[in-house]
Amino acid sequence: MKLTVKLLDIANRGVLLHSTDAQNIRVRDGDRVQIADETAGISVQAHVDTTSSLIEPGVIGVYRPLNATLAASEGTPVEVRSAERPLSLSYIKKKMDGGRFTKDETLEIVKDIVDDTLSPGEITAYVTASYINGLDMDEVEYLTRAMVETGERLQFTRHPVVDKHSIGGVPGNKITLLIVPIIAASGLRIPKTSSRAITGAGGTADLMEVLAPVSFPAAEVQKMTEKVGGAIVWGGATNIAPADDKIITYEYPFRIDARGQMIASVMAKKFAVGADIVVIDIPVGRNTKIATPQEGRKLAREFIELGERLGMRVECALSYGESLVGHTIGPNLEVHEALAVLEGAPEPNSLIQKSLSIAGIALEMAGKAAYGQGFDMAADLLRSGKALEKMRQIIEVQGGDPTVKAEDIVPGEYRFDVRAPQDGYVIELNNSALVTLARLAGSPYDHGAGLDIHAKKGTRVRKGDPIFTIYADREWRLERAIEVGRVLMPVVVEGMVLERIPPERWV
Ligand SMILES: O=P(O)(O)OC[C@H]1O[C@H](OP(=O)(O)O)[C@H](O)[C@@H]1O
Ligand SMILES: Nc1ccnc(=O)[nH]1
Repeated sequence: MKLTVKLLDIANRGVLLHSTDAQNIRVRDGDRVQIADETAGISVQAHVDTTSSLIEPGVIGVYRPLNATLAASEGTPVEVRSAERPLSLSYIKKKMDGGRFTKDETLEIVKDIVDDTLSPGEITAYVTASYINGLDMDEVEYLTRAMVETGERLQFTRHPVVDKHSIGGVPGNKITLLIVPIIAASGLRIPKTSSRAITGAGGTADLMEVLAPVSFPAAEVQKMTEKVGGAIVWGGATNIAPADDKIITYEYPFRIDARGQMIASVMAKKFAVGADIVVIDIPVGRNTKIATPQEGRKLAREFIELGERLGMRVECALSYGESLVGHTIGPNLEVHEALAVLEGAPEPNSLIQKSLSIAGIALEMAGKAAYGQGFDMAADLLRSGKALEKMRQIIEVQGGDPTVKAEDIVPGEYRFDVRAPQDGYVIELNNSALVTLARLAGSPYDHGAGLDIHAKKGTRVRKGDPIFTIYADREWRLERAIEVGRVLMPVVVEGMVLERIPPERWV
């Protein structure tokens, strides 16, 4: 059917059809059409939205991103017909029914994710099917390789290239901001690509963005790493494993991280930057991604095996995930805490110990430190100020202000102290509830939003002592977090009444 192009400033790869035209073409919302500009010899596929009022019959509304390929001007006549479903959909259906993906099917799905052939709903179905039915080791390897093949790779001439990654799931995990400068200060190269928050309230990319831009093309990441030894950038902007960030986009609202996708997401980024030596941090604890050490060891074996298949040396560290790392959650609060440690603060112990242990493993694996000496070497690099100096170079090379100090990074202007309802010990600090509150307060989008936890598990508090402070950049967000916080009760003080349940008739 011939229709006339009307360009619409809508940011997805679709078209808008009048419902009568859609009926004639035999498509419905969510179906696909093939659009051909016969004079220009260009033909593209797009998803269909329909309307009975926003557009005239005979007109096709072409969204801007689609027109980057179609290149039609307003009023151009185009031929529109219904298009076949991509094969990927039948592969996804197979996974919904409990089947296995082959190598070719995986590559096809990943290509369709990267070039936006699959709609958000279809990608969500892919993630959900994999989340429920799982991927075996071969499927994870296919996915990792497909993610790398559909993007760019770094190629360093000097080796070893070191990398680290955390599977996430524990709040306040700002260790990358310490580990990368420590490793780079030792003379090794560490081109670190990170995701934004997935299940948490601030991913490393969200944190680093407080200090410097994090969106760079792959070649630039390589150049910056060659210049100063390290970089901390957002994987989603690099075209390194570009499918990864698109998948994460659809995991974020559900706060899930499908196991197969998680392993591939981490390892594709390591493989694509050309890492030889990789340390993976696996936080273990209730309300994290991995509940028990047994599960953690199994996951560690999977990471190590995948590393062997891809030619990378991988070691894993199971870390304590029952309680947040350090005292803060949310971009500015976490960056402040990490910078303060680089500047010489002796606390928080959990942050310093964890960062030095993981940096130490990497230094030993790379042969910079003898076995058992890595921790001390990392501690020297931190205490001597060399790691701070290196962090300043990294900030500068990424375009940030290298003179920035911890005290410059302040939390949001709206705050509320949550106080102990009675004397006692803090016996529960629920990770998941803390993340919910930090997100409600605006984190990670509002950089000033988040939580500062004053009394971690085991701390003795007196009635009225502040247990944690909620910060927000916007007042209504603070109010929402306070309201939900009253119900969620992320912190329990020994002896507290958890819930009052009246008889039905009084409710
Ligand atoms: O939001 P959740 O799922 O907790 O964790 C996601 C975070 O974990 C990883 O951290 P890193 O890059 O190794 O520092 C990711 O890159 C991301 O920043
Ligand atoms: N799924 C993921 C978990 C942690 N980090 C990532 O980059 N990806």
